[in-house]
Amino acid sequence: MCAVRGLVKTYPAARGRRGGGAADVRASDGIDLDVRGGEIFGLLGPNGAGKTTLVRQLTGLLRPDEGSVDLLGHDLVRHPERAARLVGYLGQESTALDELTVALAAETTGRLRGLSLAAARAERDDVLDELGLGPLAGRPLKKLSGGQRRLACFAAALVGERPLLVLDEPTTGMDPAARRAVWAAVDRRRAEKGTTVLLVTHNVIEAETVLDRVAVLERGRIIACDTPAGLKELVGDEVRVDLVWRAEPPLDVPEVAALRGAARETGRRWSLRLAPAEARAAVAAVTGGPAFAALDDFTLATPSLEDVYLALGGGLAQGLVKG
Ligand SMILES: Nc1ncnc2c1ncn2[C@@H]1O[C@H](COP(=O)(O)OP(=O)(O)OP(=O)(O)O)[C@@H](O)[C@H]1O
Repeated sequence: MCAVRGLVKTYPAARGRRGGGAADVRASDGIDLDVRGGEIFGLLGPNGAGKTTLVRQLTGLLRPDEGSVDLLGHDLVRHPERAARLVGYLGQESTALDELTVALAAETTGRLRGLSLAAARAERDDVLDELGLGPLAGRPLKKLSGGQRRLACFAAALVGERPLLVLDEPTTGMDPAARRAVWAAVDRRRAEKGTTVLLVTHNVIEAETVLDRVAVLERGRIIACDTPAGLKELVGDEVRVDLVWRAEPPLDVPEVAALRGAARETGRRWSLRLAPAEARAAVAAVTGGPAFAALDDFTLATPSLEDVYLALGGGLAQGLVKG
C-alpha cells in the first residue's frame, strides 16, 4: 500500500542573531516503512521525534531531501500532487476551515475532492450524523471548543473517501464520547471499505486498543516496528508493580529501600517492572510487614504498550526493528 525507503529530511538551522544558532535538525533520518492495505498503523514517539514531518512527506505536503515514497504505485516524491486523490489528511491544525460552519467544512471538503454537490451533501449529512455533530452543524468552527473543532475537522476528513486516511493526533482534546465516535468511525471504514489508516498518537493506551502495528519513532529514526503484542514481548514476562504510598515511602524498611533503585517515581507512586518471582516478593514485602501501614494502594499488571515505550526510550531497542 505505502512503501517508504531511505527517507531523509533535514530542516536547516535557525541562524541566531549573533551568528550562533542551533544545528540542523535531521527530522527524518533514513526511514524505511511499509504500511499494508487495510491496516491501522500507528506512529508513536516523543515530542519532536519527527512524526509530523514523516506524515507530511507521505501526504505530499513536504518534499523529502532523499528517499522514495510509493503510495499505491504512485511516486509521491515526483508527483506530490497525486497525494490529494489518495489521502485524506487530518493535520494538527485546522486554520483553513476555521471560518466555515461544521456543515460547510464537510461539504466543501467533499466538493474539493470531486464529489457532485448532491453527493457532497449526502455524505456530509451521513458523517455529521455518524459522529453526533448534527446539533453543531450550523456553527462556525472558530466558535467551537477545541474538542468539538477537532471532531468537526475529523468529520470533514472523512467526506469524499480516500483509500488512505492519515490522522495526526485526531483525538487531542476530545472527551471520551467523541474519542469513541472517532475510533468507531475509523473501524467502520476499515471493515466496510478496506480503508488503511496511518495514525500519529501520543496516547499509548488508546493506541494499544486500535492499532494493528506500531512504529516507534525517535530522533527521526524508527527504533521498533511490530504489533502491540510483539512489542510487548520485548519486555518479556516482566510484571508491572505500582505502589502508591500514603505519604513518604517507609525507607527505613530494608525491602522498601531495596526496591527504590528499580522504581520510577511519580509523586507518591512507584512503578517497577520486575520478573514474576521478584514481583511476588516485592508485594509480599510491602503488604506483609511494617511497610503496609504506609501503603495506600498497589496494583500488579502485565506489561502495557506504555511500558514498552518507556523501555524503548531507555535504549532497549537496538536491532529490534521487524517488518
Ligand atoms: N518547519 C520547521 N523548521 C525547523 N525545524 C522543524 C520544523 N518543523 C519541525 N522541526 C523540527 O523537526 C523535529 C521533528 O518535528 P516534528 O514536528 O516532525 O515532530 P513530532 O514527532 O511530530 O512532534 P510532536 O509530537 O510534538 O507533534 C523537531 O526537532 C522540530 O523541532
